[in-house]
Amino acid sequence: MLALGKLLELTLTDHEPAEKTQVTPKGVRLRWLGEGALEVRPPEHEDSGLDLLLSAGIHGNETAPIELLERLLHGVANGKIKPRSRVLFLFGNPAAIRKGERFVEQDINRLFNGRHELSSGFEALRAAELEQFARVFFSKPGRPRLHYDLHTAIRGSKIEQFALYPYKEGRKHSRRELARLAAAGMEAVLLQSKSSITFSAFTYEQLAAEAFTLELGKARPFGENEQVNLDKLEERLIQIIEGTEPETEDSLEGLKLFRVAREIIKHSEGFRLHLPADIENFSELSMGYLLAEDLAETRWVVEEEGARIIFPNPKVKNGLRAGILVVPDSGQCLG
Ligand SMILES: O=C(O)CCC(=O)N[C@@H](CCC(=O)O)C(=O)O
Ligand SMILES: [Zn+2]
Repeated sequence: MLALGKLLELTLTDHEPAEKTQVTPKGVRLRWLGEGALEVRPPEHEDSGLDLLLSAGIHGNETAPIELLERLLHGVANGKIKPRSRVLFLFGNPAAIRKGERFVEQDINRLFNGRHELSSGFEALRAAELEQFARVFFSKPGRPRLHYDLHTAIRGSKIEQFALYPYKEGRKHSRRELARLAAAGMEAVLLQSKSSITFSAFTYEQLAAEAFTLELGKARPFGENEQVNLDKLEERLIQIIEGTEPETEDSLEGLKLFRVAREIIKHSEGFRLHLPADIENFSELSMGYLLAEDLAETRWVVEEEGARIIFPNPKVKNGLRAGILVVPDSGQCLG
């Protein structure tokens, strides 16, 4: 196997490879671009025209997706996977991955779309660097752009694997991409209804990629991910990389659709979330339920029929989202 296939090992040991570019016997070019960043380029005559960005480890303790990218990279580097797409592999927050923690100083997934400019510290610098890797990678005109940012969640979930689809004014969510996600094993998609500061929101809003955050199960340390079954996603990603993906029908049969009704924002240290600590994502909340309180008599009361809670977390920094309220969506607005 080509040494650059060991991107995870290089990243975990904070090593810069002596040889930055390597080519497989079949002419696939691997290029190390910087810490945790590797570009894969197929031979020109085999290029399918797709540019695919796969990122994981934006949160350092979310190891199942990191292990998945490592398997894909090994496959490319030992010739078992035969790429026909350009692929950029990114491990998002190497310092946090080395510590096995969600972040070191601050959540990198709240620093995109310009937010890093208002902040300092290495996570802000890393967010700017990740934006730049993505900007350069997605700079070739006329090629479809696809980004999957892979995560696992802090808590258990009534729906194990789901995608979050960013929002941009005037742009429709794609039915075809949703069908592709269903084929990759996603059970639900959550349609965002405003712009955001996450990595997938950046590539969607600013780089015109089809972009998604994928939630793939519960976060666990390296080597303890047997319960996270990524077989369907892995199979689909190999097909996308190799350009052998079967035509997906546009039917969304079996895929649950939700829309973000409201984000719960923590404004102060007085913020109180009235939910059991072990509540699962997608738990239903009844109308009139007092979900949270904050200073100045701010009250978050459930007003939406069929509301469910996702990512409840009262420990976030002030000004950030402490949960998302979602409601079922009919899919009428898909393009
Ligand atoms: O389990 C949790 O509370 C968070 C899991 C996670 O990291 N989710 C992402 C979602 C990103 C998005 O909204 O697209 C995050 O919170 O950054
Ligand atoms: Zn995450």
